[in-house]
Amino acid sequence: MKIGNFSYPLPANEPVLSYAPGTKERDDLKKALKSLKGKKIDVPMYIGSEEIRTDDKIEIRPPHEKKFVLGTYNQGTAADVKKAINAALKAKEKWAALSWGNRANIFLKAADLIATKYRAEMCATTMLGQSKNAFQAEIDAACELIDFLRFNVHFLNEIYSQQPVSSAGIHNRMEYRPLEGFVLAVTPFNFTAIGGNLPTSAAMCGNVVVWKCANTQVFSAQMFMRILKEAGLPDGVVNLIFVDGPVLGDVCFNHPDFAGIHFTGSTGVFNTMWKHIGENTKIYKSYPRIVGETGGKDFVVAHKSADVDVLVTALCRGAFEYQGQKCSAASRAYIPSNIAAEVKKKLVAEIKTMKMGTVEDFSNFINAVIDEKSFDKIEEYIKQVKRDKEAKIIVGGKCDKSNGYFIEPTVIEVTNPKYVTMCNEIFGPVLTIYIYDENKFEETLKLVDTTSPYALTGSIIAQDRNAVELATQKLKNSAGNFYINDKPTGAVVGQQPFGGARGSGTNDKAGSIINLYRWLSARTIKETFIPATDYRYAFLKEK
Ligand SMILES: NC(=O)C1=CN([C@@H]2O[C@H](COP(=O)(O)OP(=O)(O)OC[C@H]3O[C@@H](n4cnc5c(N)ncnc54)[C@H](O)[C@@H]3O)[C@@H](O)[C@H]2O)C=CC1
Ligand SMILES: N[C@@H](CCC(=O)O)C(=O)O
Repeated sequence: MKIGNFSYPLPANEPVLSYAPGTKERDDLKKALKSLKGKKIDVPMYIGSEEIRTDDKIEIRPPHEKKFVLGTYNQGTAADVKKAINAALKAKEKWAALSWGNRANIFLKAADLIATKYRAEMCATTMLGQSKNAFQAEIDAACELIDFLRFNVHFLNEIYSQQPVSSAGIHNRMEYRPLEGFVLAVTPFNFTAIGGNLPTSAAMCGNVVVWKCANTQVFSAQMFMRILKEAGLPDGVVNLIFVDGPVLGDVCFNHPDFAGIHFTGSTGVFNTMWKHIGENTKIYKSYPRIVGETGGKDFVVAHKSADVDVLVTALCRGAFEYQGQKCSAASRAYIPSNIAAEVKKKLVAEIKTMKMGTVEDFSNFINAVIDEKSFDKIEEYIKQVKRDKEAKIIVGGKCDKSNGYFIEPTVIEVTNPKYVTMCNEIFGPVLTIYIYDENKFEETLKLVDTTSPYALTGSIIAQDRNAVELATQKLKNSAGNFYINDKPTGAVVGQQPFGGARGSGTNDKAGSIINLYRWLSARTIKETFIPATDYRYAFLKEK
């Protein structure tokens, strides 16, 4: 029963803790890291009310310390996917009928649990499992995840209050139903917050969800799943499973109750999913919602008026934070000839000061890349540069996987602006720069726009307002998140809604009102108070 219009005002962003020496948060985090390393947990799949363990145990190892075993997780099969769908569908009716106030407060409670009781553990699981330093873990596993939960409650409340007009003698209203069926959330390794947001944004709207996280994000995903349970999420609303991608797709995309996919990951995988779903439209009850945020080849273009220090800092942070494993990472830069020598000198000098190593040593800015497959792929690009004439490495380039998957922050300078590392997403600590004639700014903007199939993020660095204006116009379709005098990473929920078009996805802006509409199916209801009793309109009547 609804007995009031509850209010969920716009929240403030969760403050970012500093982890500076001597702070309590630093102490708590160090303790959590130590304690997690001593535990050796065995992570089950969470299906309905059950914790499922299998004979197929997979070890979880920190990417920066590959000989250390943090624990294991239980790999499932097609039968577990089916079980998860059934558990979701069983929970559906009751969950959809739960009042909005009670639904919303589960997610707000989860946000508060992360902000307080579990902050250190959320960050520590992310640091160890995904090789993030303390700051990168804080802005992801704590702040961004908390923001997603709190802001989405506010946005959904706004949607529910958007109602059609009514005229004399009638009342119109809009019901925002969840989708008919289950939603599949498939999430990437690089952001714990994305792992948390994709299933919960759909669940918040009254949907039931099957969630498959990347196998390299299991360590932090299980932590979030346990927090959701503690916050009161009913069994079966979100079911966390660990299975191979193709096995998952085979069961889910061939199921008549498949209602939508909330995906973040690579463009190739998303394209395969889209094709599979497209071929099956006849078997579904409704057209499934397909939402995907995918790859990027994000640019920084500097104008001849650029402040060199602003540019160098944007490149250092934008390209190398979290080892460049952000879909938003700066990975191609266009530097005007008048400042090129100074930029290169300062960039190389800054990069040489970046320390690389484990996450437990807080003086390390750079940690390891996620796994061996990724390491090998990035190393292959670096080896190719060493063979090619049109590219050279100006700093970095060393790769060493003896203890962990370490790749030095690397800058490649090219003479061909369409060289392979200017076009392909590499997903590692590799930045390619191209020096252009300072008087060919407009031509360079065209180059920026046409070099890659992606359109996720990009920056213009300039002090000249006309240059900013021109870049903003000419690069209108080149990035869904465009930055002026800043790095192209670090979007904050509620402040810079995130997502791109072209090969970068459906641009449904994670953590914004736009995204939530995709998980709702509206029903319009018109009620007429004094209904007509004669089909004849007035114009048919004779005098
Ligand atoms: N645009 C955005 O907001 C973001 C995009 N990304 C993109 O994600 C990629 C890196 O993340 P990864 O985890 O390596 O991506 P990925 O595409 O390899 O994996 C993403 C998820 O899809 C699953 N998967 C893989 N193959 C599958 C299949 N055939 N069927 C069903 N599921 C399958 C994986 O197990 C994982 O859970 C990069 O391309 C990056 O740009 C990452 C974060 C944000
Ligand atoms: N929200 C992130 C990007 C997400 C990602 O890289 O996966 C940022 O702006 O840095």
